[in-house]
Amino acid sequence: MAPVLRALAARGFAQHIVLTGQHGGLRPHIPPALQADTAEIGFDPAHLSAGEIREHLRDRLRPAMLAASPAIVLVQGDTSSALAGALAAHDSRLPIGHVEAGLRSHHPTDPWPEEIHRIVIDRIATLLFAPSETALRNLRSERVRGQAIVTGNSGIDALLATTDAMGTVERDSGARRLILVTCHRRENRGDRLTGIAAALRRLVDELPVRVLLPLHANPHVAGPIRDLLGGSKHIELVPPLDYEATVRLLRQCWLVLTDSGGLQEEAPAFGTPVLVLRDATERTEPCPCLKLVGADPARIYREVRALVDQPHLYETMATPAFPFGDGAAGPRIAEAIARWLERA
Ligand SMILES: CC(=O)N[C@@H]1[C@@H](OP(=O)(O)OP(=O)(O)OC[C@H]2O[C@@H](n3ccc(=O)[nH]c3=O)[C@H](O)[C@@H]2O)O[C@H](CO)[C@@H](O)[C@@H]1O
Repeated sequence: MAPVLRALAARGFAQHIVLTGQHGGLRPHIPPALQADTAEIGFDPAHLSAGEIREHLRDRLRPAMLAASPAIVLVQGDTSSALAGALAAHDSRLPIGHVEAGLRSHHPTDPWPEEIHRIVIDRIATLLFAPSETALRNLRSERVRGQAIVTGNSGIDALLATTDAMGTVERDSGARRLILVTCHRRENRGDRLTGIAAALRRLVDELPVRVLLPLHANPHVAGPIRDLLGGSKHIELVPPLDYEATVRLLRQCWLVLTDSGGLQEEAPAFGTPVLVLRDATERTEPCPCLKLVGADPARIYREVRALVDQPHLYETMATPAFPFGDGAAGPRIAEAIARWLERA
């Protein structure tokens, strides 16, 4: 969201930013000039269900909204926080703008609860900022009442700005090809995670590859991965990386295996192939770099082996693509809000 906040500030909009704390400390990512306008709701989500998080935040956010009485409330993505913010704004009769509107896997329970969150937010939003034409078509087919436009995703703005500042980064050229792995989704816990871990162990045992796996901040996710893969040769588990280190790795690695939505958007910008460890994805835009492979260990092994054994197959996937935005989402969103206010 930082690119959106900067673009709004550049147009002279006053902003009141509320961090819910659902995903840990995000304050460092707020532009310094806006830190004074940023408040944090201190709460510990660790022992709450998605529904309890939503209702707790909805109750906490509503008074802040009524006090600030904004022209519009912006929410980003599909988390419980995003839905809570939209519902609190709806309760307060305030207009809602949704950043990353229209993403659909078309499976109500995969991802759960994010797919339903997105659908509900888009039903009550006034302005809907879609990352792609595919997302816009999803919104039109649902006959949303708000104004939907394609802006691109602000995550690509942040990615390109970080990449520009970073300069040249060479691909890793070690004897073992580097595979970046992240795995944190609810759907991949339990037996699926056990299967993914077995696939990773077989890959490093039988192929000239090595795995780097940044653990997720959620201990319920990191713990089982440590139990399954800790101490495995050629599999390196590291604490969560900062954003710049993650972008650098996306540029260096040979392949990404992930269930993350953001990485599905970011890796293609560098032409880094991604095998998606999910059965369904909301990133359905045509993109040569992305392939859905699920969590079956034999399928994961087969897909990675094919890329090792068939260089032409790898080269076909390793084509840079920007289906989720061109790096100008922030300014487009600010422009759309300014135009809407002029007409309001
Ligand atoms: C269903 C779904 O897919 N929903 C997505 C989900 O986000 P996600 O699945 O992409 O979540 P993660 O993968 O955890 O984070 C991603 C970001 O974090 C960076 N990163 C990662 C590992 C690390 O060690 N250090 C880092 O810096 C990485 O580069 C990237 O920018 O919720 C968002 C909010 O609602 C949604 O917008 C988004 O659609």
